[in-house]
Amino acid sequence: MSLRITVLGRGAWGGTLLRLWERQGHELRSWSRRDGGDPAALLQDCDLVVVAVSMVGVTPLGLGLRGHWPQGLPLLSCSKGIDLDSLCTASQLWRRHLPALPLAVLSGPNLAEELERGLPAASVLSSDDPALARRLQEQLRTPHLRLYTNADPIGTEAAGALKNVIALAAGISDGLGLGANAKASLLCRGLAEIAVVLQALGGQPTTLYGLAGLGDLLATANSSLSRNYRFGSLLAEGCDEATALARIGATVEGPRTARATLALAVREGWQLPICGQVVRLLAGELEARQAVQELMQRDLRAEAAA
Ligand SMILES: NC(=O)C1=CN([C@@H]2O[C@H](COP(=O)(O)OP(=O)(O)OC[C@H]3O[C@@H](n4cnc5c(N)ncnc54)[C@H](OP(=O)(O)O)[C@@H]3O)[C@@H](O)[C@H]2O)C=CC1
Ligand SMILES: O=C(CO)COP(=O)(O)O
Repeated sequence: MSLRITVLGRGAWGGTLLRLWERQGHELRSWSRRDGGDPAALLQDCDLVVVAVSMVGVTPLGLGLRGHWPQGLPLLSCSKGIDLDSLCTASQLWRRHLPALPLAVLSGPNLAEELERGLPAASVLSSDDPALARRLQEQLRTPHLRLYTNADPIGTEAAGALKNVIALAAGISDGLGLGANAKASLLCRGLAEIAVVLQALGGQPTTLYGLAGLGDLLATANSSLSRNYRFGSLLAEGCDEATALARIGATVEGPRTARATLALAVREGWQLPICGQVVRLLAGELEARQAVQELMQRDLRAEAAA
């Protein structure tokens, strides 16, 4: 069945999804900030709104759409991160602006450039409403994008947000030439930190080892197509945050998510050593090699602890 889909945010990810679903015979309309104009005008006569703006764009968009949302129109949120002002995920922000919204989240190992080239990938459609997740799974799958469902949007978002911080750290590790042992250790300990956040926010442990968790971590931490990974390699070369961001010239969610997660960790009493070192490195408090050395010299502990 052909859907009338409105995509809000036509960056790398929104643009790729738009072309993917257009090729499937769906009817697509889109808005991006650079277009100007009023995105609320695109909410009428449509079956689904897909939001693919970066995290900083969610609140302004939510404020603009409040009061204009047609009852029952579902929103599919594709933004990955934790907002630095509110310390919320994208779906938590959408719920604040539009409380009665039918809401789903799309997340998984989905580097836009690979999908653009027609390479196969899988992803998770997550919603508290299982019927909505199943319906979108059926309607939005493509021959190259296989969709699974889960009923854990907060866990799915926590995993998708935190993998960017660990992928950034993986870029630092590879940039410093620390080798395969260090990288594997970093990813395992990073996964333990993602687990702390995911479980504290009420997510399910199975999500951690699924596509949105381990799956996206592996893709992002091992590919130079990832902006977060490349950002980390630039930090390892000695670039500061502003220079690295300017060199990449596109959204890099890891730095703001690292700061937001650390703020949550301080508030909630979580131990997140890798995330903490990333934030200190971003603040220019230490150099990359020193950050690694300090992680290696932490007090010894059981593997089950973060
Ligand atoms: N690229 C990828 O492979 C994937 C990305 N994602 C996630 O999707 C989100 C978008 O990433 P991506 O498309 O790659 O990034 P891009 O940098 O390519 O595009 C960012 C998008 O966000 C919009 N935007 C930024 N700030 C605002 C704002 N204040 N108000 C409204 N819109 C804003 C931009 O609008 P404009 O350019 O018109 O100004 C643009 O549409 C991120 O959260 C990312 O983690 C998820 C899966 C895969
Ligand atoms: O989320 C992504 C792939 O799943 C995109 O990662 P980057 O934002 O690091 O490019």
